[in-house]
Amino acid sequence: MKLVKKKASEAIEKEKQLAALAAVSYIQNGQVIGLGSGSTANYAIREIGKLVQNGFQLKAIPTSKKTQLLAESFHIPIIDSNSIDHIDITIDGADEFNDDMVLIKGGGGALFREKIVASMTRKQIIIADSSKLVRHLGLEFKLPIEVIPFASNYVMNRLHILGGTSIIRQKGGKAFVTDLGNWILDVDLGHIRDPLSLSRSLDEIVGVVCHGLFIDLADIIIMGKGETTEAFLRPKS
Ligand SMILES: O=C(CO)[C@H](O)[C@H](O)COP(=O)(O)O
Repeated sequence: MKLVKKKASEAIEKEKQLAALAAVSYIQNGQVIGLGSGSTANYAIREIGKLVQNGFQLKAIPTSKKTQLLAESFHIPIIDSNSIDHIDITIDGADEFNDDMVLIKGGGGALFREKIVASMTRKQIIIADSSKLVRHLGLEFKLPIEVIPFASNYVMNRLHILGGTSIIRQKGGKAFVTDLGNWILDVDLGHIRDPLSLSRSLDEIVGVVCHGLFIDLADIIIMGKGETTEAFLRPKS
């Protein structure tokens, strides 16, 4: 049983690596790169570190403190997000995505900066293993919502009216605090059938800083599948 589990997790890691490698091949010398957060994005950051070592002149904007530390350990030059007008390519992970390329993000708690970086980005590449592709968004993975701590009870009540059951994410017996000093609610909303309408309702709640539904923000999703990768492209509008 243990051996089977180990093999399954090795296969997942392989898929993450393959997706990361494929995404990094889009990067060109001289570009500004957004660096995602999470274990899949970490594989990409390692590869970007190799590009820098091989002489690529890149500038990077990290989506979390953890990512910044990892990038610095690979000597990837970090710049201030306010020093540029756009990011050429961002490579980031996802917790779930569906056929319409709607994502749930925020499992690592970096969703707000991830959404800002994605919004500044011309080509957003999402990388994932094959377990992240789902038919029904929100059934397996609860929707992360970043909230101002002062408003958390109010927001939970408003989410209850929308049919959601919330828990405050914990770390070490206390509320998990994001890089920006906020809390995360993990919200069970059942199957998210209409992400756009839900997204609008969530954006209207005072105290919600950011929710983990990413709609129309992914240009390419590269999914590792076994020994190969599959790409999903956003239709041109
Ligand atoms: O949204 C995220 C962090 O806020 C991550 O991209 C997401 O949680 C995926 O992480 P992993 O690649 O470790 O599965």
